[in-house]
Amino acid sequence: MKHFLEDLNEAQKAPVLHKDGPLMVIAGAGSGKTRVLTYRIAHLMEQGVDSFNILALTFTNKAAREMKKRIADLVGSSETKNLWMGTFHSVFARLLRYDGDKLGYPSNFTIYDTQDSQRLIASIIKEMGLDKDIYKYKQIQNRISSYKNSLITVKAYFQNPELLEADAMAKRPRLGDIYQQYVDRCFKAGAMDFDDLLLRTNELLTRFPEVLLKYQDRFRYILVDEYQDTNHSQYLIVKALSDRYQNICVVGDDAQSIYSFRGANITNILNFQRDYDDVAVYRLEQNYRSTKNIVNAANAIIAKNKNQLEKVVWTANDEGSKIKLHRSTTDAEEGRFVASSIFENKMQQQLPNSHFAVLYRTNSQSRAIEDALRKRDIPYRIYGGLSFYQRKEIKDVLSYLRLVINPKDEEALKRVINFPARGIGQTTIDRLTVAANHYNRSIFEIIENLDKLELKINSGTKRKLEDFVNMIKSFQIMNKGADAFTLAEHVAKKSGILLEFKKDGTPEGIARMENIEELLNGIKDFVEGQKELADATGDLTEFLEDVALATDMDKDTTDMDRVVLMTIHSAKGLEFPYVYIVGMEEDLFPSAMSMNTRSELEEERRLFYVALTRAENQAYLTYTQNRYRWGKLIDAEPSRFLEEIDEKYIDNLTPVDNYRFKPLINSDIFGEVDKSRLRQKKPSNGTPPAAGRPTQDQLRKLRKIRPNIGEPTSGGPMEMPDLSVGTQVNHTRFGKGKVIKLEGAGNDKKAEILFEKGDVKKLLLRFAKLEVLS
Ligand SMILES: Nc1ncnc2c1ncn2[C@@H]1O[C@H](COP(=O)(O)OP(=O)(O)OP(=O)(O)O)[C@@H](O)[C@H]1O
Ligand SMILES: [Mg+2]
Repeated sequence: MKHFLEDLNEAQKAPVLHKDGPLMVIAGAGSGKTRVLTYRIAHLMEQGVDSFNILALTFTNKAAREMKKRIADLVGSSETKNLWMGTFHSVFARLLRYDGDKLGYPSNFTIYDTQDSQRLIASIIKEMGLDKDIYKYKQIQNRISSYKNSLITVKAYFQNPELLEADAMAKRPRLGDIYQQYVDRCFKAGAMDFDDLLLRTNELLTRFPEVLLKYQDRFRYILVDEYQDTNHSQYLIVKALSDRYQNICVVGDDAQSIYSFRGANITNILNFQRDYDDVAVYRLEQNYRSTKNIVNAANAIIAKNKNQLEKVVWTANDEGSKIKLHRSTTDAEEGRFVASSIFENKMQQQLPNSHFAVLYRTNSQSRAIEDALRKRDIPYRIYGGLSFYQRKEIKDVLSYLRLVINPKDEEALKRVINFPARGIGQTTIDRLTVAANHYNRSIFEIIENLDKLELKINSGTKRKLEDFVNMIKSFQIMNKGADAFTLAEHVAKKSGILLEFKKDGTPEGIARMENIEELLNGIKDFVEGQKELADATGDLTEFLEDVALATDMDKDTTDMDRVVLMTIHSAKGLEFPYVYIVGMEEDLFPSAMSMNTRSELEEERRLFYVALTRAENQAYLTYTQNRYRWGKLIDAEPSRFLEEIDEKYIDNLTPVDNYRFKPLINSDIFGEVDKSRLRQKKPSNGTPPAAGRPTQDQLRKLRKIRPNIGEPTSGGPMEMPDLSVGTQVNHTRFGKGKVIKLEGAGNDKKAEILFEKGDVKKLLLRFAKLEVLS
């Protein structure tokens, strides 16, 4: 049998065989960085390093699981159980369960998700009597999160004149007080938010040298994938832990740094050589993932960025077909194109669904794609958006479970104290909150001691509160003997939640019940799975932690053959034979929010590089001329990124006679990106369309300069039907109907139509496929 090192090329072998001391692998997409990391761990173990001494930090927990499996295959042992592997958050949550008590946290601390944090902040803003239009809870949560990731504690905040002034200027002088309250309340509730998992780890390692020493000694070998996207807090943890043995291996690609909006700091990778002594730097150049066409096009795109490390990427793979470019008129049509293209490729090549991925810039773009896939009966799985565990009914059940583990958990308690309704009103809850703040106790403790306190709560309500507390306590007793599944099933029934949705009887209620069933199945699965692990018991604490830290990627179940829909951000590190990148339009991709500075635009370009390099065999780029955004149909122009790809890599699927692929702007001429200039730029052929009839494209561009210019109706995508109120029409998809209202004029003319099937739709006549019947 050949040795596993033979699976690697020479350049990859070097970092795998590298002895002790810091090393860094910098290389482009698909060159085997993750593979090197995996094989290095296998090699270390083969050399006799105790798996107990290895820590690997990955982008998703799923990636960690797959890596573990691969390593077990390579070294043929069950030793991988002792490897600490996972995302920063899950690894350090685990560490804090062991040692967080030194900071005053219980070992069963709750993990607040973003929704919990936001609810708590909203509640604090209300309690402080602040204007919620100025103090927007989501924004405030964002700010607090970024402070924490930069290790700016409340104290540091109040000592920083610049921050104080900035928030005062933004008319939010009380931000620091909210921050203070928020931190206190989380602490009192025995809860950590996501950012705390890193912040508190840092605090622990800084304040308690003996703890630091313990973990330095344990994690003698530390490996980090996707190092380019670590934030300051993560950087410091890695730095501290690796300081003693300096056996730190990081792999990454500066060209794929795409999380700066969440505080990721590209300088961490750029400065690695400065931070450690005698860093060995390895480069990989051969891409094993994609065709020549894709590799070359991606190289050309990223070359437009000024700020980057020099890199070579080539491939010995086939030339492959060109990147296919498709233009449509509306986003719905874009969706239909993607669905039928997937369908055709599947049929022609006999491929499973899972070979196809649709990537987009923002979650809201998925809807049109989903609609089209459903119509074609193509199964898909969507990542992102509201995750399963954030659905109302699921969070309700989970909140009961959280209370069982940690009755101080304020957010969980507020969620379910009166759900299902048991006659405990908001006023009562407000009073309890005030009392809890006053006595510096949790609401649960206040209820336990109602008799001793003089609160304005009548005896009927008091009894209800006590019943609630007693119910939770009965669950706690049960939890001592039962596994997570048995308990969760009992809780779903006894709390009345299942009955509540059953009584509801609407399709929604039924769907919610089914979701709860799904949750229970998931818990059962989890319990079975955990039983196989040496150091796990399958109890409730473990399950809740798993849920709180599950990234979208982690929720794959066995039923895998589905087309994958996700944002480009979450596609990092993955690969698919066919990739569709949709919505290649200005203001969408690059995003309108990220075009103010060169560095923002460069990050968007890196995102495009990440997207394209996910494709193994075939990439599609699609864009539309009109798109619904913020409830309005807007004109869209092709993304500047399209013109940055040399035409020789592109196969334009849109018929040539109505499409001229001309650059709107020439980014070489534009040193700095200036949106106002982009908007006013004349069509690139320079001459106004005086001679002959202007093309659609020219007209669209001109309209942007002089919004009032008319457009000949005959040139539009579709003849506009002549309608008045009462006209009977037939629509290709919705069937027969009657016009009930008309509005707008010219290109914006819309008709509201009542269809025989019962629904009313507002259609833009320029595009509506209508046949006039009477
Ligand atoms: N030496 C090799 N022989 C065969 N296949 C390889 C080799 N090296 C890498 N591969 C394959 O190439 C693909 C890309 O590898 P990998 O995911 O490790 O790259 P990466 O550098 O981590 O990419 P990304 O930057 O996108 O994270 C994988 O399918 C991997 O199995
Ligand atoms: Mg990788």
